[in-house]
Amino acid sequence: MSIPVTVIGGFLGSGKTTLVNRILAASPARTAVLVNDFGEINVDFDLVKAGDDLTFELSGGCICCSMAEGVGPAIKSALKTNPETILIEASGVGEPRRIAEFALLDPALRLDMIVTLANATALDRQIRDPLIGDTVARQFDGADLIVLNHADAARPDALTKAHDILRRLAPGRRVIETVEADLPLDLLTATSHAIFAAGPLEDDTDHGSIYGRDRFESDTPIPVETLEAMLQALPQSVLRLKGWVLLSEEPEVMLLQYVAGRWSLVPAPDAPRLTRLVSIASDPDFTIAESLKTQAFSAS
Ligand SMILES: Nc1nc2c(ncn2[C@@H]2O[C@H](COP(=O)(O)OP(=O)(O)OP(=O)(O)O)[C@@H](O)[C@H]2O)c(=O)[nH]1
Repeated sequence: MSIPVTVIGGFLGSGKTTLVNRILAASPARTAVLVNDFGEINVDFDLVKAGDDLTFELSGGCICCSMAEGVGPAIKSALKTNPETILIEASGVGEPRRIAEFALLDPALRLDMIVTLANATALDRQIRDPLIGDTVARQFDGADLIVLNHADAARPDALTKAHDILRRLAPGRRVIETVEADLPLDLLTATSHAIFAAGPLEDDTDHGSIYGRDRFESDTPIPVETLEAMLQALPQSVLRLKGWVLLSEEPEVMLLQYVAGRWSLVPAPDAPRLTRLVSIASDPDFTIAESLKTQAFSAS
């Protein structure tokens, strides 16, 4: 019997991991999860709440661009664990339909659905951005369901605009507004697939050359004021920053999530006493170390 595969895509920070964890929490099925993070440190591997033996990592690249190398072997490894279903979290700069094609080609698999999330607070800006606009737009190609997430943080006019954009990019497709990707999970089964009506795929893009990726690891504690000053001063080119921060004060280790100008810090008592951060920016010269150093100097 073929194993159903759900592909979850959406731009950086749109809420893919949040949705994966929601599905895992609600579903009794034995679910293997393939996570493709953008950085050398696969933060999502630790944040996805499937057992470690059911989580498969596709780190350091973009699975939409290196299909043959990345996805195939990961799916093979996942199948060895006898899952009842497979969830694939695409990279935030990936095209979910490229991944879904694996499920269409492999007789062991059956495509259940492509779900693409959008960040209602940022979609308009992202689509108009000359560097990332095309990538964001292509993520809706072939999506069976579009989840307009971060609805709590979006102004009413931003929500209206986001719906207009989605109507234009994905006419006729179902769009559901959510907060923290909270949606009725029975929506996650498609009877027909938009991917069959999508146009031809464009040539692979080398996302590595469009985006600047950085990682930062250190065991030197960071004063919370330095961290907050750094976050406040981050340029708009920083699309995503996430990972763990070792602070000088209690609680010592915090999980940092920075998405399009907003951030959260949550105590992470079980994480190692280290700072481990990854970032992705449209400015290839952005570095986390430099950004922290600038704030540390201005504080002293
Ligand atoms: N305010 C608000 N925050 C949200 C919502 N959904 C997710 N978040 C937060 O946004 C951050 C990013 O969410 P993730 O689920 O990690 O997003 P992602 O798409 O997996 O991110 P990448 O894998 O880095 O592309 C986290 O701090 C989430 O808790 C939402 O609807 N509203």
